[in-house]
Amino acid sequence: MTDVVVTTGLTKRYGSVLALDSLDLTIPQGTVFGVIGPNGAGKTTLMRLLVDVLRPTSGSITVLGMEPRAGGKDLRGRIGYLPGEFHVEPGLSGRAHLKFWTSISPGDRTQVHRRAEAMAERLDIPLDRPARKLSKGNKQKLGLVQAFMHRPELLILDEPTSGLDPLVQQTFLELVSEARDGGATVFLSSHVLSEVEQAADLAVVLRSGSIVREASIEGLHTTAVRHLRARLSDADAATVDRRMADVAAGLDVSVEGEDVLVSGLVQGHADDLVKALARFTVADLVLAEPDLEESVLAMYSGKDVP
Ligand SMILES: Nc1ncnc2c1ncn2[C@@H]1O[C@H](COP(=O)(O)OP(=O)(O)OP(=O)(O)O)[C@@H](O)[C@H]1O
Repeated sequence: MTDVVVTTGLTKRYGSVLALDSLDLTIPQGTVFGVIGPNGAGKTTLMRLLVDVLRPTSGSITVLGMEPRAGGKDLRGRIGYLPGEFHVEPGLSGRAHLKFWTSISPGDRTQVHRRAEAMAERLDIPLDRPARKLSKGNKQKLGLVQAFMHRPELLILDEPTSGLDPLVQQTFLELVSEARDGGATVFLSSHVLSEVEQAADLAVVLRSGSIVREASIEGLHTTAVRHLRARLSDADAATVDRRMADVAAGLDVSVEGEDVLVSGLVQGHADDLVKALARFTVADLVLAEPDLEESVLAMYSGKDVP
């Protein structure tokens, strides 16, 4: 499988602000690749560098086998880019926007235009209103049409579902799947974890310009945290405390009536934990589904989950 995006030691400074810190990133062809990160993590900067809106301070970038600064119009035509702040011309209608984007599209323009109109209908965009009268969501939908309409090989989508209602978000997920099924690679950013979780095959977590985690969505689940709550009978708290400390740090052990309660957050596979608990009589056990949100929040903040 070829890689559609490769960055090596990619660094971007804005004066004294280090927005990206020597980033090594590889996006394989045909994947939906998500970047998750809090505000200011460097997601927008990364995307702008890939489409040559910004130039790196140091390091290298290859997009579809070319350097963005050398790729010019040809490379731009192979990419669909939805910027975080999508600009529309206030006085132009949606229909006029579609016409204009078609006129600068590569490929068969009749087909591109037909696809754009079909997408606008599917997304229910009022095409005859001037853009200044469109809601934020409808402007964002126009942005999606603009990114997808020429069937690019690579889609770079910065916070694509911002302002979209849940129904349209669902349509967006379908569009992403269809693009991938057609062979495209999709790179999307979000600070909403569930969105990346639903759309992406692979994801990186970005914090302060560095990748703190790179994994398949499934992999993120494996290392995600779970809430443990166990009630042990015929046990003595000091022994439980000692035994549990071998398998998970930071658990809370307390006495309630005749029983010992063990509770707290645990990370990773459950096997060691369950075997440690099984040394006692387990009256009750709750090991809640991995909570990816909490896991990723811990990564954002730089705190380790016990
Ligand atoms: N033009 C600029 N001049 C100075 N600093 C900037 C500029 N653009 C971004 N930054 C800084 O670079 C860092 C990364 O910003 P960036 O917009 O890439 O993050 P982000 O992950 O996209 O955040 P958000 O989710 O808020 O859009 C932040 O500290 C930001 O303040």
